[in-house]
Amino acid sequence: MIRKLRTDSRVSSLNVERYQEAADPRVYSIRASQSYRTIGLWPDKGKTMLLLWVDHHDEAYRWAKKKRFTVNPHTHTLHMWSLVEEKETASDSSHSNDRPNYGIFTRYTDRQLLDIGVPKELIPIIKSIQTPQQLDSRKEELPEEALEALKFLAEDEPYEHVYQFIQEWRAEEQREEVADDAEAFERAITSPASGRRIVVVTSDEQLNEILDQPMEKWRTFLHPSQRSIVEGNYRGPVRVLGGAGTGKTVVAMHRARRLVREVLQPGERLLFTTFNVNLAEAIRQTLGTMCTPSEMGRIDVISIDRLAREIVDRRQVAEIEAVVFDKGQFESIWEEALAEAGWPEEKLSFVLQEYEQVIQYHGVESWPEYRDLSRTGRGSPMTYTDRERMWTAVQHYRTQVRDLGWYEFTDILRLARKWVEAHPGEEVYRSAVADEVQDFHPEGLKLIRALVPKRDNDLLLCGDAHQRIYSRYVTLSQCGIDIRGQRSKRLRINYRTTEEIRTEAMQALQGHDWDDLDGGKDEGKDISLLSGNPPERHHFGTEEEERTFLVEKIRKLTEQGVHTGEIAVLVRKNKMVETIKAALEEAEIPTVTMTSRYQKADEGISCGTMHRSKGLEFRAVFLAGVNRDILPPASRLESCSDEQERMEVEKQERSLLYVAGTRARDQLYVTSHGVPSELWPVGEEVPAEK
Ligand SMILES: Nc1ncnc2c1ncn2[C@@H]1O[C@H](COP(=O)(O)OP(=O)(O)OP(=O)(O)O)[C@@H](O)[C@H]1O
Repeated sequence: MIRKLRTDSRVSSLNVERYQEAADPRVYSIRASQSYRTIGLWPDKGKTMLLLWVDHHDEAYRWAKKKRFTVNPHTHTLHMWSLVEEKETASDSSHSNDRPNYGIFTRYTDRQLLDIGVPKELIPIIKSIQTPQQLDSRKEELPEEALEALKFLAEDEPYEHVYQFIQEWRAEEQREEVADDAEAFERAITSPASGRRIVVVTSDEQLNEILDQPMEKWRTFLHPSQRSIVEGNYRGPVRVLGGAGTGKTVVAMHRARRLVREVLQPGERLLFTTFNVNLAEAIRQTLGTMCTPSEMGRIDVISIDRLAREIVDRRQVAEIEAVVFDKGQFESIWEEALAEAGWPEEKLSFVLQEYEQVIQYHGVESWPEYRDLSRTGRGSPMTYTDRERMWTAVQHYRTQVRDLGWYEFTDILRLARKWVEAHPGEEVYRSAVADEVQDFHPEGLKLIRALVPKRDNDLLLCGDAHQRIYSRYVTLSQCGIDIRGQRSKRLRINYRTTEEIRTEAMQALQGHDWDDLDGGKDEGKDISLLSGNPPERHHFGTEEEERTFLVEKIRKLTEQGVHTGEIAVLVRKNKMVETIKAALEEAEIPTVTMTSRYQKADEGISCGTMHRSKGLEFRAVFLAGVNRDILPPASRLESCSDEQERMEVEKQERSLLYVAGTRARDQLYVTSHGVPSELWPVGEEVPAEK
């Protein structure tokens, strides 16, 4: 149909005709098949027809009838909205008070509302809205741009911030006067901001390329705030912050493709790195659908630890017998080290923390470095003698593990980084894109910096401190990554999770500050335009009752048509994964364990730890075992040496719940037994069905 239309819109089989009953006289109907109609918008004298909707005959006409299309003179974008009666909102008696009709947007002037994209005709309705819920009930009637801005205002975001957010990506748009409706329309649909939902097809090749793409690509039109990051040219590193589901990975992938297409010179390569192996694999697969094989051939998609290991092996930097994941394996060596330093065994937890969070964090390799290092921010102060003892212990430990050929990942990152620094030009990328940066070790970031020489469009780093689930604070500037002014970006629209889930997951984070990965604060708020059911909270007396509920609920979901591959059960501890899997399998519900090699499959309930859920998404998510002694784990709290450490543990566990909860697209269930954890907001408890 599109091809025919592009050739000749008068072809009789298409039956292109004005839809007389439409509120907008420029609305046309086009015959897509016997029973399907396409709705198009075509201004008089216009060169371009905009195809808007395809549906069954009657539904298509119903959809089109009340729709209005205007070019907002202030934002220069094409807006689609519906004019509906004012009465429903204005007369909502449940919110009547002494000041009838005092709405949440009354304090803004008409001009301010126009400037954020509200159509003139809708201003009275907007001003009569009294609650965020009423705004939600109007969302189908508003242009998306205006809805986003109003949702931020409804969250008490200052007007200037909201305006600024819109303005940032609007700056490049044309603002000259236009001759007529057709010209205004033509400009609006080709304006960068319209690119979030309109593709202007100008050649058959382009059309073929679009039609060849998988369906999910049709759903991802970059938001202008995302697109401006993808297409921007920067004189140095760019940092992209954004809460869960705001499209950081999407932006990172589009940026990688654009750099390969437009910035890399022949022979140059791009590094795309992320936190772990399964995330890297998922990104490689998606990028593979976006890029040609030859473009993919120029991108190395690899987790940061694996990258370091490959460099160390390829360059024969060290003989590695084993990489040690479980710090418990080192415990006996540390006990000997403590004895060597003349410290009692009770000091073990402190020494381990000091090693991890001070010595390894700062890459300390000699006594003078350690002696002179500032420990600001670490809870317990240390005397000079304590430092000497600590260093004695460290030396013992390091000698022992080196003799065995054992390395921690941090050591491997450092070895790789030092080799790259010592051999300039031998391991080089033109650019690097990194995702999940909040959990990178500083040594990983220094390695990236060492691999990519400083120049324009060199680094793009995406991350979110709210989602930091390993105790690694990063300050990009301390890793040689210098972010300035316009090169710091924040995404604010959540595309994954409903507003109900997002809000509740955010409550799990309350009471803590969140950093911007560079020593400052991240105070940005997000919104979601999606709405749905609130998360359900179910509490049980015993673990068995909780499991029975999970099995029954999952069975019901699958009976309602939710594919098993779209459901995940996430827990805090590995042990619980096994018991839940066993219960599901006993009920003949297929499962998949989320191991380090896990990739989302079509079949099988994904069962795994909350840590493994990083970066993933599912239609329905169960957070199980959200009990007081599990979140935070009693053992973690007990091993803390001071109050500050306890606070840090709690903060991390809250982040873990935030990460796990925001994996849910449509529905989230939070279950517990015994005593429920206080970290997840109480919400409304739903009694278990008998
Ligand atoms: N402009 C867009 N239009 C439609 N969908 C989008 C858009 N941007 C992102 N998405 C979708 O939103 C979801 C979340 O995106 P993505 O994984 O990139 O977010 P994220 O910020 O990396 O999330 P997290 O930090 O939680 O891992 C994905 O399903 C993605 O396809």
